[in-house]
Amino acid sequence: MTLLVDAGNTRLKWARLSGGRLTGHGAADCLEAAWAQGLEAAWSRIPPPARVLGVCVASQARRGAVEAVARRLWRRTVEWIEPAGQGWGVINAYAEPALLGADRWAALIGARRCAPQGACIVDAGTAITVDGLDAEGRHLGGAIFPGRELLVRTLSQGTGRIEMGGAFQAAELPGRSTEAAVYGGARYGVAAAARALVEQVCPACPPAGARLATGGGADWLLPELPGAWQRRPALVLEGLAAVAEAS
Ligand SMILES: Nc1ncnc2c1ncn2[C@@H]1O[C@H](COP(=O)(O)OP(=O)(O)O)[C@@H](O)[C@H]1O
Ligand SMILES: CC(C)(COP(=O)(O)O)[C@@H](O)C(=O)NCCC(=O)O
Ligand SMILES: [K+]
Repeated sequence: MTLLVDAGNTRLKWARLSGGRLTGHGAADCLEAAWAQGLEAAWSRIPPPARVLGVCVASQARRGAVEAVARRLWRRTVEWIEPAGQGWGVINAYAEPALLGADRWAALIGARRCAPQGACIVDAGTAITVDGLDAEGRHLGGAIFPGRELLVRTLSQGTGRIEMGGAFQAAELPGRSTEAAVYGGARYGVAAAARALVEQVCPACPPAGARLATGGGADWLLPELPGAWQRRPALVLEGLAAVAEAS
């Protein structure tokens, strides 16, 4: 069994790969202080994997904490996948391929496998990313925009008079309090921005291409986007599964 890990900036997701199937999906909220202890407790209940394969776009400290858990529990080294110029049927659009987010790279590999006709991919995570992929596996490039929660944190940290804490709240506009104005602004602003990104990137994708949506924010974002989207909650892990099976 191979343990696949997607370490994002908000949550760490994992699943077990055996016999070509993904099972035992789990997630840890890395914004919580004791997330690493929680991860160790969750991972201590799964059978020891032969390999641990992952992508990480979070800090070096978080990457190190994941490595420490795998080492302590199973004496395993985590194999972190980094984007290359090309691989697993995908050609990276970046002039400096290593600078593409490793989670975006894995999602493109996952999309290549489930949508050989090409795809437009939305990942609604900490950031919202939109990427295009053509029928030859060429990555067409993409867009990056702050997600809802990140936008609220940014407003809170970058201003003197806005203090926001706690979970994101649904709010209507016009808002009659700072909280309502900020939550409503983030909700409608991010939705409008995501629509604009999709409208820019999708026309560059093959007309018959799939529209694939992933990320923890997909449930709220999808109804805001034009067109019919296929939910692939584990698209990054699907890409990692393709890598694991081929190496
Ligand atoms: N239980 C949860 N904990 C944290 N975020 C959640 C949860 N459920 C949904 N979300 C949403 O998912 C987003 C994180 O999605 P995810 O794809 O895991 O991001 P990342 O890969 O950047 O860590 C959050 O910004 C939030 O909108
Ligand atoms: C764009 C991202 C911040 C998305 O991260 P996430 O929301 O999944 O935590 C991440 O893929 C990243 O740091 N990318 C590097 C920059 C780039 O892709 O060009
Ligand atoms: K992500």
